Amino acid sequence: MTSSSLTTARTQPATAGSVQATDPDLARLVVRCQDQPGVVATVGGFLTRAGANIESLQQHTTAPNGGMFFQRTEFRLPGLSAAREELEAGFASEVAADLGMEFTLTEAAKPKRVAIMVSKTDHCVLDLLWRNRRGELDMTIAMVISNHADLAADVRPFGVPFFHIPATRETRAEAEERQLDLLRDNVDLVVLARYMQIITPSFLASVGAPLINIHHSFLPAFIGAGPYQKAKERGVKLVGATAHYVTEDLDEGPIIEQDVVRVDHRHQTSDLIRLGADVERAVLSRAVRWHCEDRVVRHGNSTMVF
Ligand SMILES: Nc1nc2c(c(=O)[nH]1)N[C@@H](CN(C=O)c1ccc(C(=O)N[C@@H](CCC(=O)O)C(=O)O)cc1)CN2
Repeated sequence: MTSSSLTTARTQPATAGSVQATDPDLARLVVRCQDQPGVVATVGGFLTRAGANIESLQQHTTAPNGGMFFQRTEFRLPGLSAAREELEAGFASEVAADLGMEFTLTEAAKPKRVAIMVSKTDHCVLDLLWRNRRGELDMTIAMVISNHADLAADVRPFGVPFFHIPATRETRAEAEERQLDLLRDNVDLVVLARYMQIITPSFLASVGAPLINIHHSFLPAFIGAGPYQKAKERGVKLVGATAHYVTEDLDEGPIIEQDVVRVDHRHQTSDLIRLGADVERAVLSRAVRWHCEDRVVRHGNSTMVF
């Protein structure tokens, strides 16, 4: 495995203070292709000829010979918005076509539109709303959708629309249709902030955006409902949380971020829930922030966070 980074070496991606949502000239280019000599030079040369200045670059190759090459580049281009269409078309024809490359080009000044889905538990959704209001998260929260009415009075003071769409195992199909009416072609990301309903394959195929879930255990331990009870019964010494992309396979999607906290025999299940909640909030907000900054790249059933 080989990786390199031209920015300051750090154990985690950029800090919370690096939100750049207002910078109109900053762009992010994420590429993937078969590894081959000259990719870094070719991408860098194209950007330089376009008048861009590369400010940070991280790349990773999955294997020494014949692996996949991944790179995330942040660059500054004066007049980016006006030049964006021509830049993207030029990169596609002059670089991507020759290298068999897939790429995404995004503008830091255009924050992602995010919908949050929640059931009754409030700490994750309120944490995201609070961090977003403070400017810690580079995103626009377009709405909150819940299958219960409990949190309406907590969400609306943030100025975010709250939609109550009852959903149970029995009413899932109808509920998902109503959810999709709100979400389809309207958001860039859906966050399941302790949304306690299983999402159907049909919904995942129709929604047109990735979903991030916060699971309240250190996966792969304790998949499914009631992980803290299961943890207490198992006598664990750590409880944790996992943020992952949502797939048809329950709680088995690509992991974005995880963390843990120590516990012991003196803690009851209620203590595990209380201690775990702080971990859930921190893990979910990091995963959402990194996704919104185009730092998370999926490869198979895992991720790279640049
Ligand atoms: N397709 C997917 N759907 C969901 C995922 C996922 O990874 N893939 N993650 C879950 C979140 N979750 C744990 O983090 C979870 C939520 C709910 C259940 C569950 O068994 N729910 C029951 C209903 C329970 C109730 O009504 O109180 C059900 O949906 O039948 C398991 C895991 C979110 N969805």
